[in-house]
Formats: sequence, structure tokens, C-alpha cells
Amino acid sequence: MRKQIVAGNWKMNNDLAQTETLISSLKAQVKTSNAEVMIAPTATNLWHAYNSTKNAGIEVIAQNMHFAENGAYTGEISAAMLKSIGINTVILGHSERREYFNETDETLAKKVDAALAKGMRIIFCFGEELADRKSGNEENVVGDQIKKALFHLSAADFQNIVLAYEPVWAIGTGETATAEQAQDMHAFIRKTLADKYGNDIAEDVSILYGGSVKPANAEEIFSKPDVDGGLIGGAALNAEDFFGIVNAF
Ligand SMILES: O=C(CO)COP(=O)(O)O
Repeated sequence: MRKQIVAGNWKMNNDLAQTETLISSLKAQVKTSNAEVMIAPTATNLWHAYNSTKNAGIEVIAQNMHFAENGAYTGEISAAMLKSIGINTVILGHSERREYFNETDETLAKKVDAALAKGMRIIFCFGEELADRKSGNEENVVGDQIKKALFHLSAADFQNIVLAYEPVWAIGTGETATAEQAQDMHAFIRKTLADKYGNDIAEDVSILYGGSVKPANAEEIFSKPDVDGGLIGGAALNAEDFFGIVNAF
């Protein structure tokens, strides 16, 4: 079953005290929602966030992980380590990881495999850059990113995959894809999945939109039939704004 999801990607923001404050504000705003609500604090605060959101209707998820089980990878965190502190979902392939940390489709495919092997759910991100969109190449770029990192998977694996379309030109820029641009790309993504795995799988996968989603534009974006939720950056750092978006469903 396709799920509606709103996930807050906190990126490298909020120390421990700020994490405590924001979680308290979020807990004060939670009410029964049609959407699953997730937050992705920075790694040092995952354990605290996990403990302070138990039974609060907010899932704590990770922003990244390494593909190896363990070993000589200074500074990295494995799927098993995340699982051991109660984290069952991980964001992979964010454009900032691709751009600043040289993550490639090939390394992402390994990360996807490692997360699935541990039974984790993945929010897999991809999206074109401005130059790709200006040259009309956005579908080729997005199709390639999906195929290279995910098309070695089995149909059953997609039960644990959520997709997040995040056009790079709309991240942190205040520039949002129009609801129509998001819908067109999400429909293309679903068709790409359907061509390989069949309609049932394609219809079941949740596809989130990310890129300058705010309370003011969330309702219109979420109203589109192939948009199943959002991956939220800046607006996730404020509890009212974040729940303004969650409540847009
Ligand atoms: O990158 C994003 C979420 O992962 C989107 O960030 P903004 O909402 O700040 O544009």
C-alpha cells in the first residue's frame, strides 16, 4: 500500500540542546495525521531523538550510512549500528551527499543493498540539476539515477523503498518546482518503475517531493495524484512550519 509520508531532513543543524527543544515543540504539535511523520536529526543526536520520541507518532530516521558492515572506514556509521539504536529507516542519495561527498550511483547501489540486507527502509533521493532541466534532459537524468542505483533489486525489495524526487535547483533556494512539474516527474518515475517491475509495484511505491516545500505550497503539491508526501529541509527546523506541511494532507 502506498503511504503518505512527510520527513524532515534536518541536515547538519541542531546540537543536542536544540534537538531537545525542537523535539519538544514537535511533540506538542503532533496529532493524528494521514501521513507518517519522520525526522532525520544529525547522527550524534539519533539516540537521544529515538528515546525522546517513543510512542509520540514520530519516527526518527538517519541521514546517511556506509555500505560496509564494519571495519576501517573512519568517521562512518553502518546499518547495524543504526539498527542497534532503534533506527529502521535511512535517507540515501541526497544531492548534498552526491555533490560534497562524491557519492555515485555505484556506491549508492551498495548502500541500498546494505540497508535492505539489514531490513531497513530507504528513502532514496535523486533529482536533476538546473542545467539538465534547462536543456530538457531532466527525465533522462532522473531515469538514469533510478536505474543505476535500484534496478538490480527484486520487486519484493521495493516494499522497503520510498523514492524522493528532489530537483537540485529547488533545494534551499526558495524556488519550488510547480505542482505540475512535480506531478509530471512523479508520473514519469512511476512509469519507469512500471516498465521494469509492473504496475502493481509502481502503484505501491511512495514518491515524495523535496525542494523548498513550505506550509504555503504543500497543499497544492500534495494534491497531485503521484505525489505521496514530502522531504522537507529548511521548514523542518521549525515545528509550526513542519506540522503546517504535515497537516496539508
Ligand atoms: O534537501 C531537502 C530535503 O532533503 C530540501 O531542502 P529545502 O526544503 O530546504 O529546500
